[in-house]
Amino acid sequence: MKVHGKPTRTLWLEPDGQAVGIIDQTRLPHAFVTARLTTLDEAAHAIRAMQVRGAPLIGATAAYGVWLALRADASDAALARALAVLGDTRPTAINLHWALDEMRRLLAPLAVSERVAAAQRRAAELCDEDVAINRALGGHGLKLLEAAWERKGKRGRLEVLTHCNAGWLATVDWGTALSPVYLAHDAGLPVHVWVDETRPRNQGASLTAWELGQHGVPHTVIADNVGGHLMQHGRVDLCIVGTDRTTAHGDVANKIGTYLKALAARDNGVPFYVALPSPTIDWSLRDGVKEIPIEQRDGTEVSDITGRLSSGDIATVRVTPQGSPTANYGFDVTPARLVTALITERGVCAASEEGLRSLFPERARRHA
Ligand SMILES: CSC[C@H]1O[C@H](OP(=O)(O)O)[C@H](O)[C@@H]1O
Repeated sequence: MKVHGKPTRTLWLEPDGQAVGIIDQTRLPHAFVTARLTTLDEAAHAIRAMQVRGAPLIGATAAYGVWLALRADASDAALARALAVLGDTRPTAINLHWALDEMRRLLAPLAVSERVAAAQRRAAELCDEDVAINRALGGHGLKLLEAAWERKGKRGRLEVLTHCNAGWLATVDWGTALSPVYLAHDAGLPVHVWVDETRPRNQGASLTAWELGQHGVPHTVIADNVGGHLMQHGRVDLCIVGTDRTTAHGDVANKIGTYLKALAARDNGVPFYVALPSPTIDWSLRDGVKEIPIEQRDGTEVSDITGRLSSGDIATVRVTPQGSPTANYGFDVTPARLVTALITERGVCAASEEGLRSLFPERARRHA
């Protein structure tokens, strides 16, 4: 998408070919800062510290992280270490593990001398594939937004609620949940987005709000607990969220709080859509609540909050009593029964084994 009018991706191969450039998302929205990753450990840190985050972007960064590792040492042992270090960064987003499997399958059989060039090429391909998937997904999601606008009699605004950040900052470009929103806005549909702040990391308040603002999309940042009230009062026409891992039966792991939003949507008859690029489908799992690993992050993300002082300085302050324990679950699982439909790059389907098989028969067969 564009930043200050300039087309920009969330990560790129630096012109000197010696590093991977990223947007440091921990600095947004108060500063737009880029960083250069030159080693395996810098790539792993960027994922773990959430300088880059979002399932597709994590996968892309990991793929380039393998390249960075092999540049230093392309041996079997170095490849194995790179896959282990990167695979250990974050547990929930399946794209990380899918991308690393892709790199392992490609690189392990190659001669050591061929691995560095092959790794860089495949990482670049994965980035371009992500962009194409998200743009296609956006086109299918746009039809749902247009249908909702028709159902509303084209009066007022199309009110969309989203949770966390599944915009272009969560991917290489376009985003998943926000891809249809950008296309709708650009097509002149008067869309407005209710942006869940998304405690505790505030990806909505700091990232979704920033990127929607950059694109000129009307939006309002709300506390996470406001969504149900808005739905009760007819202020939400549909919800659309991203996912970090969706099972073969359509159970959806996403940022903590998504499940509660889906419950409120069901109780109020509000359609609840999940934008699902196919690399985020975990075909090996059936029961998401039981089987999807849920990341638990450092408690200081709950006890502390970072923002900008009136002086313009950035500061971190404590919001909980010293000594009060915290729990910081990063994700939850929305059962398929609460999902109205899945929006993929191949079309829209029911959140079910049959629905996913209808769009991805070759993938379903491979994992039958
Ligand atoms: C399109 S994936 C976006 C997904 O990733 C976010 O998690 P995190 O910011 O912790 O990487 C969140 O679950 C978003 O829905």
